[in-house]
Amino acid sequence: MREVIAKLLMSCPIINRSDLQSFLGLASYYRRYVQNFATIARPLQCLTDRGQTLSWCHAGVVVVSVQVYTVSMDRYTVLKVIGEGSFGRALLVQPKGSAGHSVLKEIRLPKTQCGQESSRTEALLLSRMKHPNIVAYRESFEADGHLYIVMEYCTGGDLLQKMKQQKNTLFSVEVILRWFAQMCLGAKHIHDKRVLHRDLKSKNIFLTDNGTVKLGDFGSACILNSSRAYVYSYVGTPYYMSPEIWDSKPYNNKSDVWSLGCVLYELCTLRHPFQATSWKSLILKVCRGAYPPLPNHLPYELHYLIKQMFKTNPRDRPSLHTILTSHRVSRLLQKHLPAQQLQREGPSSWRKEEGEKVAMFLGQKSLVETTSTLGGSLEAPSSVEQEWPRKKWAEGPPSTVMQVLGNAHLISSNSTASISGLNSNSGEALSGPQTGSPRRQWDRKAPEKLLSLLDKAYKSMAFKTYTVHRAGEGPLVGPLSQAGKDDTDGPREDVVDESRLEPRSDDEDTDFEEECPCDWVKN
Ligand SMILES: Nc1ncnc2c1ncn2[C@@H]1O[C@H](COP(=O)(O)OP(=O)(O)OP(=O)(O)O)[C@@H](O)[C@H]1O
Repeated sequence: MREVIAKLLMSCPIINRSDLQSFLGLASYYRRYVQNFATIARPLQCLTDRGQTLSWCHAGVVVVSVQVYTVSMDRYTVLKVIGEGSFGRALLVQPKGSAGHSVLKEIRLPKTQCGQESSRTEALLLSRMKHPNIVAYRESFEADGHLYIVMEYCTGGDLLQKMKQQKNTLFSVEVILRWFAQMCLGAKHIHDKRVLHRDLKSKNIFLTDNGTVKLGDFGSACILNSSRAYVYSYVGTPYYMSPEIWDSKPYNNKSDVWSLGCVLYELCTLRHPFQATSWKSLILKVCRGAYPPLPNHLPYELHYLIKQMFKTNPRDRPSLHTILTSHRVSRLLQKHLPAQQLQREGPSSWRKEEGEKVAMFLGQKSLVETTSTLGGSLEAPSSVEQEWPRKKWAEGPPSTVMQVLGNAHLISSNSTASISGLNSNSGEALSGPQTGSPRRQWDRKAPEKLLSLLDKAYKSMAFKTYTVHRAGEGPLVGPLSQAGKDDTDGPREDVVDESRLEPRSDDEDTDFEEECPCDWVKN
């Protein structure tokens, strides 16, 4: 009989919480036949990868071993509320009987199963990210209709706060490079796991007391092979959104690169790269990649990098892998990485051939790691090309939003750019203007596509993730703006020698990237 029970228990696949509950029910029922059955002290809350091990033994041999974690809020002392987001609250807590502090995110679970699953994704993804430059996951549990995610507390606060504290004193180049290098490492780790963060911004990047930079807030992140994530989801913060998102095109790791470009620009200038007097103007600027130049004192490599990160065609943007290993800025970045991370990421004396070798090595290693550490839907396919063929981007500037904007009288601004209009009956975009043709009369109907995009953005403004402050008809200003002081439309007078930014073709990065297994596109 014991053998039968042991076999029965062993054959139970434990995939999720309800499987575990069935398993435990079964095990409890047959417990008299099984030795050393450890009873569960508290109601089962959640399974995690750290926790109490329950073992079922037979003839002194462990037959079945499962890890069960039983946690609840009473394991923590709440010290204070750090902030409130759209999801719920972030609390500073102290685990009882321990000296350290943690952040506990309390997320209201939606009523629908689908909504709940999507809330749980944040915990799941964070738990899979183990990297010095990503906020460390501790555990998660559910109680009273809430999901609780416990994570590392970053005592230095977020980068946005840090930038505000600077007043008008710019960060030194050293600091910018040190922080940015770490951001790239963290984001590259995320991409290697085939996950997109989708809400990289200075408010979601944290500092520890020893100056380590950590990416956090995976509330908008998605797994690349989740089919629904790409077609209809427009997430992020408008100031950091890439042209392809505004242009309703599929987006990928390069959209995160754009957002990181915005953060880098902010670090360099303490200003947002794209500011405008209206939605229309903001989107046009983003879609044209038009930003005020960086201050002259910054190294040429940073000018060049920003220019590349703000390429409107994602194909032309370097991947994080490229930025870290074979871009012109790589050597500077590597010089500013902490010693132990430098060892992990590659040699400090950079040469193109070495960069390529390192890139290949890192790429292969990433795939191995991904395959071996992740299970289920996070598992990477053995061949990237086979599973997700590279999507070809059309040449030229993004069109959809530009076309629709031509009709965007409702979202008026003093910008005169009009590229195309809408078919008054169908609402579909027409082809672009003919050269020399008289000024077109645009349909006065609202541009449905854009307005539906903006409608989402407006709704999302209720969410803190969409941090666009739009006071009446005033300019669109972000959290770094100072009332009345920002030049929202025109470039500043700082001029950098533009010719220096074009000495070599971008193909160098792009070609290199073709070989890189972490560059992928998904519809
Ligand atoms: N791990 C952390 N360490 C230190 N502070 C944190 C940490 N996580 C969040 N915070 C702080 O807690 C506050 C709430 O953050 P959270 O990301 O939970 O919501 P939010 O970003 O304000 O809102 P939303 O997610 O809706 O955009 C913010 O001020 C943030 O700086």
